[in-house]
Amino acid sequence: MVAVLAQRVASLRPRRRLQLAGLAVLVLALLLAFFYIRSEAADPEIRNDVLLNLRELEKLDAEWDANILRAHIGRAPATAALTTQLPRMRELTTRLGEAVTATSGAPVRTAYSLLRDAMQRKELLAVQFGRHNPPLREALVYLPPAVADLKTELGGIEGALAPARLVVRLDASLNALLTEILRYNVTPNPPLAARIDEILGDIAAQQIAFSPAVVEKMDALIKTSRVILVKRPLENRLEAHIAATATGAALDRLGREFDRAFDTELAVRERYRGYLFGYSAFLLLLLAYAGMRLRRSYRIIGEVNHRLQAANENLEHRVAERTAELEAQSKQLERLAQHDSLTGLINYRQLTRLLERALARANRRDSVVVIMFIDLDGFKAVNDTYGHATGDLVLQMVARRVQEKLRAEDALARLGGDEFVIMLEEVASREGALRVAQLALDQIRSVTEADGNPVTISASIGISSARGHLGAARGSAALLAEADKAMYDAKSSGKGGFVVSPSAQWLAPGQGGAH
Ligand SMILES: Nc1nc2c(ncn2[C@@H]2O[C@H](COP(=O)(O)OP(=O)(O)OP(=O)(O)O)[C@@H](O)[C@H]2O)c(=O)[nH]1
Repeated sequence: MVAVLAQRVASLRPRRRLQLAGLAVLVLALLLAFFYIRSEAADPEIRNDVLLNLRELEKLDAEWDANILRAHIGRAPATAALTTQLPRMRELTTRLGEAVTATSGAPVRTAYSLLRDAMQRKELLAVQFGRHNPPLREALVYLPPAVADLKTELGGIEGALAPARLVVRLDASLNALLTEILRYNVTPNPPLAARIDEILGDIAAQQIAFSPAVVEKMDALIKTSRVILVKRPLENRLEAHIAATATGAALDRLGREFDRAFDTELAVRERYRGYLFGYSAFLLLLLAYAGMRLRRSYRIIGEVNHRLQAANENLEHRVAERTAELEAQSKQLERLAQHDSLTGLINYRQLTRLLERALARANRRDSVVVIMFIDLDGFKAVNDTYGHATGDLVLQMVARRVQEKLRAEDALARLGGDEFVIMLEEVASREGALRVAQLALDQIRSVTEADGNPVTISASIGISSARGHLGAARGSAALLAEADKAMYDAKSSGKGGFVVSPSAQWLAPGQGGAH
């Protein structure tokens, strides 16, 4: 799988491969950031805040309950005490709501909404409770002394204003009312309410027998008793409903769910810390692998470079060698092209080249160029008698001996076989040229022994010459042909001598220099 992937990647274009590598690095970095963020330690401050808020809310709720209870038993300093905790409780509930949004988990949200509903219900009920409680409290506070007061007044009027029978009856009714009202206040129930209602009816029926002042007090008593009759069960019901809102239980539940959510969050972060650790190890391995690959690549590149450098140096060396070889070969070829291989003298080609230049110079200087065509006499016999090698040796000796007698600027060429040519420049006179011809002849004749064998050779020499502009205009080929012809003339007139071509040109006597 990995190998197939690597092969695919390797087959991509370099630009595409670079893009892919960038994308891979981005994904790896994003994954690292994700694990890092998810593994970050949960802020303990949030947990502390939530717990402190919950504790304060519990405390305020308990105080609220205590205030309601105090109001119920008539010890509340004022009904305002029933709502003093509310602003702070609302604030704490809102803060808990914010903590809920920061904490994940449906159970926490459910517990929070239950608490909020309970709080709202309780608040509403507490307001209603606060409305009904004061009249009830006043009635309960008012009734016993009012009964006692009326009874005292009845004692004073006994036998005077009303018949004693009626006074006794009202007194008994008042006693019964107080007893039943006190019982009703503790346990309000319909039979007791019916009984009180009956007593009140009885008291009302007796009013006609008493003075208006007493009737007024009786009315007040009846009214107060009816307030108690109505408000007492109402307040009890409200109180029961307040208790049923169970804000304490809702707070407990929310506290538990918060704890659980925080613990779960901690466990999740702990798990991600593990992932982060593993992933970091994986990244390190990846990095080490990449480093290794890079090092290997560098090593290979270094080796390839080294080899290329060595190959380059070797190539340069070989090229230099080959160039030197070629130069040497070229020089050799040039030399071969210009020289005769047996004697080392220049050949016909080179001779004509030198002759052209010499004629050009003669043209400029109005000087004389002389050509002497030499053909050995009796050379064939040497070959035939002693063999080709001896003949070669004789040719070499002739070349060397004639060359010895010439100036550096003179030229001696071998045209092939036993034919030689001497070229002289700046020849002052015909006599000078003939002296050179004679010298050459002597030198050739001086070869009398080769390879221990006696030889007898001579030469026939044809001489031609060209002077200045006119001579140069005749050209090298004509000059050579004239000399050749003169040489044949020399041969035909008996060999061993020289003949000057009739077309030879010379300087006028007195114009001459060197030869
Ligand atoms: N050893 C040797 N012999 C050569 C060479 N080139 C030509 N020859 C021989 O030289 C001889 C030249 O012949 P000829 O010029 O007729 O000989 P010759 O005896 O001088 O006769 P004439 O010129 O008529 O006086 C021939 O036998 C050729 O084979 C060479 O390079 N080396």
